[in-house]
Amino acid sequence: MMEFSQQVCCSEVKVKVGRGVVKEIESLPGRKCIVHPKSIKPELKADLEVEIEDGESGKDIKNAMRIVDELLEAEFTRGDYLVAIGGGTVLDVAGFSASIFMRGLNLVNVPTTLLGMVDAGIGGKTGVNYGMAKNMLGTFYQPSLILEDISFLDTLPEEEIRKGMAEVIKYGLVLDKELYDFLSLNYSSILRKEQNSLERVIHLSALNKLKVVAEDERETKGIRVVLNFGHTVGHAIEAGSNFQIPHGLAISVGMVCEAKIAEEMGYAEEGVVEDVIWLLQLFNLPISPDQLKGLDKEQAVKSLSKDKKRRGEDILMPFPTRIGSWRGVKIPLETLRGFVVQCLGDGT
Ligand SMILES: NC(=O)c1ccc[n+]([C@@H]2O[C@H](COP(=O)([O-])OP(=O)(O)OC[C@H]3O[C@@H](n4cnc5c(N)ncnc54)[C@H](O)[C@@H]3O)[C@@H](O)[C@H]2O)c1
Ligand SMILES: O=C(O)C(=O)C[C@@H](O)[C@H](O)[C@H](O)COP(=O)(O)O
Ligand SMILES: [Zn+2]
Repeated sequence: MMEFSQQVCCSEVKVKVGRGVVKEIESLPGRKCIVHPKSIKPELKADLEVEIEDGESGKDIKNAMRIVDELLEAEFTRGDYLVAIGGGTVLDVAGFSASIFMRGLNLVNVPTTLLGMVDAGIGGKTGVNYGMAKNMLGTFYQPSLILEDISFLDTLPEEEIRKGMAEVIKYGLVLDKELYDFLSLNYSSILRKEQNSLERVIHLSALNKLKVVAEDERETKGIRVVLNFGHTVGHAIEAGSNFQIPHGLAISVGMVCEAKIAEEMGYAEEGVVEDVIWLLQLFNLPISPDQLKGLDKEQAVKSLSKDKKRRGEDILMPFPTRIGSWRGVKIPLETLRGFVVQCLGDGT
């Protein structure tokens, strides 16, 4: 078992990685409400259990309010715990409920997908989709404990491992060249779910993400935006498919598009796009919108203006400069639109 912690503003975030760490829930003080999807039945004692729909359609304000209602009904207090167990969608909606109930009760995240373990469970962004846009309602609210229990991955299909790897590749491309190299050399053992490789991937991802979050928890200093690389186009792709295209696949294509824009605008060194494509392909991830089913490109382009990095007519884009490095560039939304039309229209 591996254990580390990070101070984020006013709270300490503890992370435990290993097989069986989910058992730690039993020693939490206070009452516990476990929120989980139907497919994951935790064999853990709890004072309250709330089963919610997972997937993108579960990231809905009605589900968030249902959790709140159950907490109210069971007379939970701020000293009690909400334990969110599930993939990224469950963690996002349950975290949102935890943050608004009495202005916040203790939150413990137990991700059960790789994407949840490397990204969604960490960093305190919570939210639900609203108005045909991703994560439109949400809060920044840190879990006090993140239990990364590798044993959940035993049942996770390879397809879901690959989606999670898209976020890991993101860290390698813009933050961590050593991680990029590690992924290039170890892709087959990762996809075979070898425990040491998975633990390394989860550990390095958590360290990379928490370091950024500690510097700019609320995305106000132009630092946390780096975690959004690939997401301007990725979220547009998700919206343009009525949220049928999964997040990991959408941001995979999004990273290729945004790297191309960075290269065309002269911010990225020549060759970066090939390096992005090469690593994504090793993990059998899509690199072109033509590999995604059910995308309405016009709808996708229309939704670009809902990106949370937009300020007035400009949008702050985190662009890769070379592998492992990045810079923030403010570009007019109109310019971005032109590039995205080209990228979604032409494939790669
Ligand atoms: N808050 C953040 O910082 C953050 C970061 C990245 C992504 N996200 C969000 O996370 C969501 C994507 O998360 P996701 O990819 O985990 O999707 P998900 O929650 O829909 O889970 C994917 C699938 O895996 C299944 N599943 C979950 N655990 C399983 C297990 N142990 N074994 C077998 N099947 C299992 C689920 O039932 C679902 O079908 C998106 O909504 C994205 O916006 C949030
Ligand atoms: O933690 C962050 O910051 C991220 O941007 C991580 C992303 O991978 C994640 O998909 C996040 O939910 C996107 O947030 P949004 O602010 O663009 O809605
Ligand atoms: Zn993401």
